[in-house]
Amino acid sequence: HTKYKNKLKHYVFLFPGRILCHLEPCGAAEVNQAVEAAKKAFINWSKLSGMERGRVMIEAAHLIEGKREEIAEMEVVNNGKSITEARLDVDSARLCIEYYAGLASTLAGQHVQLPGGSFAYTCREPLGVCAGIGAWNYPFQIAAWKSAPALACGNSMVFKPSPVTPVTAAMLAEIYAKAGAPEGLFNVVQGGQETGSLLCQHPDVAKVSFTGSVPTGRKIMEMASKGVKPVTLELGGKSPLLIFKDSDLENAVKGALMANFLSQGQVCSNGTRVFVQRDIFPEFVSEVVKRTQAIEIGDPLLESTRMGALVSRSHLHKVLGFVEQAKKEGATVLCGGEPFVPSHPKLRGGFYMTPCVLGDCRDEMTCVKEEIFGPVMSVLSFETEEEVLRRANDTTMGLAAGVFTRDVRRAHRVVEQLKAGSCFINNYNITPVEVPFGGFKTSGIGRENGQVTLEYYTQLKTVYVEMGDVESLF
Ligand SMILES: NC(=O)c1ccc[n+]([C@@H]2O[C@H](COP(=O)([O-])OP(=O)(O)OC[C@H]3O[C@@H](n4cnc5c(N)ncnc54)[C@H](O)[C@@H]3O)[C@@H](O)[C@H]2O)c1
Ligand SMILES: C[N+](C)(C)CCCC=O
Repeated sequence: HTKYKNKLKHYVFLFPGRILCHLEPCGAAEVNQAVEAAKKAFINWSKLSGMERGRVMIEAAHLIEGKREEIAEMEVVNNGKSITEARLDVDSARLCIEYYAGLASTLAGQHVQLPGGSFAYTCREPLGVCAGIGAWNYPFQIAAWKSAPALACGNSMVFKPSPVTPVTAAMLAEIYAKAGAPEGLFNVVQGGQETGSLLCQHPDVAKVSFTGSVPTGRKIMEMASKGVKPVTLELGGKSPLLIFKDSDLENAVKGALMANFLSQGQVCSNGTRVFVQRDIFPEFVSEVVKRTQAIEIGDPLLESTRMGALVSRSHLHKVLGFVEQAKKEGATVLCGGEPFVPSHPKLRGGFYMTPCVLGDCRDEMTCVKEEIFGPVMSVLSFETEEEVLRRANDTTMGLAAGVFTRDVRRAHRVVEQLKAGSCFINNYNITPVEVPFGGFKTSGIGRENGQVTLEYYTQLKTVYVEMGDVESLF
């Protein structure tokens, strides 16, 4: 704690209910300083070959591997999630850096033959200083998912983590520096919305990649539009999971739990509207409730713990408020939805709750319409494929969607009609770094991960080459 206290100064955050460190929000002077450092680093970094940039990134990935446990433990303290999940987040961050290290040398353009021996070629050039702004649910992973493609393409980055979870992005900065990245290539500024706004509006920031809520995403886009800057927006969701009667029930139940309870339910892509075909509804619900009640809650640093603490007191109250609202609107709490006080005295101030399954839900209820961002699953029954597709798509958001069925033709037919950017067949919340991730509708613009993201961190230059004489009309 002392180490980070000295480094990061005065911003306050809590775990479990205690102050961990104080950090000072960065103002205009610090943001300018970070952007200036990134501008300097960009000059040489952008001139390196992809292979050379890839080498530094591979070294960063090795360092992450060596510090896996240290980073994961710090992420637990930072965020409250279980150590088991934090390790997987660190692995995803490392794999992402490794993956883009490999892709760095594949950046290439096209050669276009034209009449008279003339030709044109295209090349992908980096954008410059990119700003990354992160949410608090996957702090280390988000910093890696943004920085890896940005750096691979020859950009530099100023990253602002959420003020609620400021620590592990700073660890990533230390790792890049140790791996041989030039000074200022990846900078971390601390603070909340004011610091974020300063970054978005900075004239020397060429692009903003944002992960967070839909309302903040709108503001980010508005600010970026003033400078005509491209944005990547990874926003919220209220995703549907469709379970047909011919599903493998065991897998469908496991899928529903994976779709709702990772990271204490604080996952953008969560499939929180679980539509179950009427014939298997009672059996499915009884199994889901039984397994939800068996989820071990408590000290997130223990190996046996499967659910840690929510991120803050105010967020816990917000999530419990959604459960209360659901009850008022006629939903039945089938399990959970209560504050949870672990037996160990050191955890008493933590922000724990029991994971919740809501029954008797209707499509118009708040719990079915709004993103709760906590461990609350709403189960709904349906009769026909046509009906469930209409209801599943009846949302302004479109981040993810899932379908469980043994009928391969139904699976593809259904997915084809789902209005969501990231779809899963017979699983849920699986996000390999090789695969693009992102949303339709208000859930966002652009993608993270996969080859396509190279396009979001570069701009295309076209060069026409005349091999004859100029034929002037004048
Ligand atoms: N699609 C995805 O990949 C993805 C991933 C994780 C989280 N999320 C979404 O994030 C939300 C939860 O995260 P959150 O509460 O941290 O979101 P948030 O929108 O409140 O904040 C996100 C980040 O934006 C910063 N910010 C806030 N106002 C700003 C402003 N006016 N200008 C610039 N920066 C500003 C915050 O300090 C924070 O760093 C959920 O809606 C969740 O679905 C989406
Ligand atoms: C790795 N998960 C669990 C799919 C999370 C992706 C990032 C969204 O919050």
